[in-house]
Amino acid sequence: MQLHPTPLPQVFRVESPAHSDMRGSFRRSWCADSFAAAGLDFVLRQASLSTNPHRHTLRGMHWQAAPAAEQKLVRCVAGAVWDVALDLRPNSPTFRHWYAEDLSAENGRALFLPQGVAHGFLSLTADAVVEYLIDAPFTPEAARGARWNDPAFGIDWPAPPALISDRDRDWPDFPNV
Ligand SMILES: Cc1cn([C@H]2C[C@H](O)[C@@H](COP(=O)(O)OP(=O)(O)O[C@H]3O[C@H](C)C(=O)[C@H](O)[C@H]3O)O2)c(=O)[nH]c1=O
Repeated sequence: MQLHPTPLPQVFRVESPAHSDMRGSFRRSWCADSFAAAGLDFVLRQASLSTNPHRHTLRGMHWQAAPAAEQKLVRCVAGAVWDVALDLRPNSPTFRHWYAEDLSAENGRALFLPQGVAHGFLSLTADAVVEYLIDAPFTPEAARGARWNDPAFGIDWPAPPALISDRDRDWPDFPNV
């Protein structure tokens, strides 16, 4: 696996080549050695799948508050999503900046998000499935969110959501600190 820096410190685009033959393909989806070589301390605690039957489903922007903060490796294992990392680390030089990548089953690309970086995605196809590898147990009371169209961030989504939860639609404006 190759970890490539992005404009957001410690957010990495993760590429893993597919080995294809007439049967199909084989592609690494996790490699402790690659992450250790990049200086990342990432110990898997939970893995989850998010299924999204409808195109233009939007989930996010979500993060877990300390001490339940998460690092997560996100990949699309069916269909395609427009995946967004949003830097909410107050001391980061890119505080409130966002970065997006097209993740798809076809390109096998993943995004690594450190603690303090919110995550969200817009599905670009029907039946998009997103896989999460996360280094913390799920703590419901630590769940936090910000609105996808909050002017504090100016996330340039490829399309508005056709489907979004009430909770995600109604997150308050991000504090103007
Ligand atoms: C996140 C999570 C949820 N759940 C349960 C709680 C609810 O009963 C149900 C759906 O949860 P929620 O509506 O929070 O799911 P999403 O809106 O897809 O949330 C996720 O989507 C954004 C984009 C993320 O990056 C996070 O991983 C996560 O916040 O699954 C669990 O049991 N474990 C979990 O780790």
